[in-house]
Amino acid sequence: MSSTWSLPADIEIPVRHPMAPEPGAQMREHWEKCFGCGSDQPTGLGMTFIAGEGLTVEAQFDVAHRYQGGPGVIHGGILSTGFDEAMGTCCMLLANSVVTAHLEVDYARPIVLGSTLKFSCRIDGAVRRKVYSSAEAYVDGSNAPVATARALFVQIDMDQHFKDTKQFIDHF
Ligand SMILES: CCCCC/C=C\C/C=C\C/C=C\C/C=C\CCCC(=O)SCCNC(=O)CCNC(=O)[C@H](O)C(C)(C)COP(=O)(O)OP(=O)(O)OC[C@H]1O[C@@H](n2cnc3c(N)ncnc32)[C@H](O)[C@@H]1OP(=O)(O)O
Repeated sequence: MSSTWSLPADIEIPVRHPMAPEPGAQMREHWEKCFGCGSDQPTGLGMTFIAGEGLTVEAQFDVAHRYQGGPGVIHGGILSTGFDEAMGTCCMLLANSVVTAHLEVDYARPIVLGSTLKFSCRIDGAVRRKVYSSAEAYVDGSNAPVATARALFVQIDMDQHFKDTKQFIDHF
C-alpha cells in the first residue's frame, strides 16, 4: 500500500479531554440517526466504539449481506464509511465537533460478507481546527490489515454548520 499523504510540519499532539471515556469504556454515538453509529438508524452500520489509551479508539461492525459490492464481498464505499465513522469518533476524545474534510483509503484485501470488521484508529495530531487521524481495518483472525486510511477532520460550530438543516434536529 502506498500513499502521498503527509502530515504538516507544524502539527501538535492535542490533549485528550479530561471528560473523555476511560480506556476500555464505550464511546457514545454522536447522533442517533447517523448511518454509521446511530441507534435509531435500523439500516445503518450499527458501529460500536471502545476508547483506547491516549488518543486511540477501537471500532467494529458486522459486514451484513446488504453491504455487498461484488459477489460475497463488501462494497468499498461501505468500508470507507466505516473508516470515516471510526476516525470521526476517535476525534471525540478531544470533545470537539468535527466533520470530515478529506478521507483516503487503501484497499488491500477483499472483505467477505459475514466478517466482523475491526478498526484501530488514532489521532495523529492537530493544527488549529484541523485534526489528523489514521486507521487500519482488520477481519477476525488476521494480523494483517485489510485496508488502511487517513483523514483530515475540521472542527465546526454545530449551530452554524447545521443552521440550514435544523428541521432534522430536535435536541441541540
Ligand atoms: C453529515 C454528518 C455530520 C456528522 C458530524 C456531526 C456532528 C459533529 C459532532 C461530533 C463529531 C463526532 C464524531 C463524528 C463522527 C463521525 C464522522 C462522520 C463525519 C462526516 O462524515 S461529516 C460529512 C462529510 N463532511 C462534510 O460534509 C464537510 C463539508 N465541508 C465543510 O463543511 C467545510 O469545507 C469544512 C467545515 C470542512 C471547512 O470549511 P470552513 O469554512 O469551516 O473552514 P476552512 O475552509 O477555512 O478550512 C479550515 C482548515 O481546513 C483546511 N481544509 C479544509 N478542507 C480541506 C481539505 N479537503 N483538504 C485539506 N485541507 C482542508 C483549510 O485549508 C483550513 O486550513 P488552515 O487552518 O491551515 O487554513
